Amino acid sequence: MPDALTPATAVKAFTVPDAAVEVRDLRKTYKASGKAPAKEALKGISLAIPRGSLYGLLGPNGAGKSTFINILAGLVNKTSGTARIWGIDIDQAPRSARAAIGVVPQELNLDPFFTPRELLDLQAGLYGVPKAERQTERLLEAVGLKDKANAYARTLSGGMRRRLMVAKAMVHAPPVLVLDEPTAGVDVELRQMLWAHVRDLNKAGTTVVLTTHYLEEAQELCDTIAIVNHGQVVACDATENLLRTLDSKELVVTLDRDLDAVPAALSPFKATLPAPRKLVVSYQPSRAKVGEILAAIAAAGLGVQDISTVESDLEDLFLQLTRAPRPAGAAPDDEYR
Ligand SMILES: Nc1ncnc2c1ncn2[C@@H]1O[C@H](COP(=O)(O)OP(=O)(O)OP(=O)(O)O)[C@@H](O)[C@H]1O
Repeated sequence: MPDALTPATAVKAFTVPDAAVEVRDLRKTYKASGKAPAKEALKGISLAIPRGSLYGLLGPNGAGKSTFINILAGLVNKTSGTARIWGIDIDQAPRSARAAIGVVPQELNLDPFFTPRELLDLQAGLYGVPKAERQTERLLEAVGLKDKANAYARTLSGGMRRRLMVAKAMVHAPPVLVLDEPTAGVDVELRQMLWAHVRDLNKAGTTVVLTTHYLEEAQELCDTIAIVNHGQVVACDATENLLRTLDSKELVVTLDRDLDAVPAALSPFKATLPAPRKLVVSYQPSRAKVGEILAAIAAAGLGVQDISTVESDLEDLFLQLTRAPRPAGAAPDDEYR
């Protein structure tokens, strides 16, 4: 069957898959060129990105995230392995697979002399979306650019440009949207706006995959997270499960008097005294109960003035997983952030 590019039919033709994206043993080795040796950027990645999820791809600089995305987008040829987007094999039906995915690249590469309306129309034309099926006005509205529809792209702010890029990636109504570092270099207020927009897209049924260096972003936004390091998946689970695996909490207690040492009654726990009246007890919620710690404090004859707990966050897990020694053969340019 010829792989004709008609996005709507291409996507509708397939029954709805459980996995929006499924890759098996995906490998990519960039060939040596000049003095640069060959680089094995992906070393057998297998992932199933559930349909409807908001999926985070996290990893330090050089981990292989862009390579992974670019293979899905049809911009980089894989060395081996299989990849299916919305159930469509990228080797068997590359154009249909591409029609099922929209990619928002990191760089804001917009033609400065086109208006948002023109850019969206042009993009729809490139994807072969018939005029009657184009959603230009709805998309402009969705990304809050209706009143800028006829302004030159060069006059748009950075945030507006990024939103326009999202609209551009959505012109062919792909069920899967990939955002490469959507909030890199974006201020806090705008980041919140973009997050809200991504959440809305996801609620409306789009499977969203995003790469980010902001762990906070992944933790806030994503229901599932895969952590990639040195071209391999080192962790992949529902965000709350990943956080649970940390199983580490701190109890911060303000005492009613000064101490000069951690009381002996607390010896079964890992306790420190960062200030004379401040006791910090680290514990594993699955093993120790806060009540036991408080009982030990009372047994030491101490009164409690205030109490709070601090939970480990994704940052701890990320550092734990990516700080492992560099595997043999890894290039020294794979720096950690
Ligand atoms: N075209 C290329 N030719 C040779 N090596 C490449 C090429 N593109 C990427 N690499 C190498 O492959 C590895 C993975 O790069 P990739 O860009 O996929 O990582 P990344 O996780 O996206 O990093 P970043 O967070 O910096 O975008 C790196 O060591 C990189 O230097």
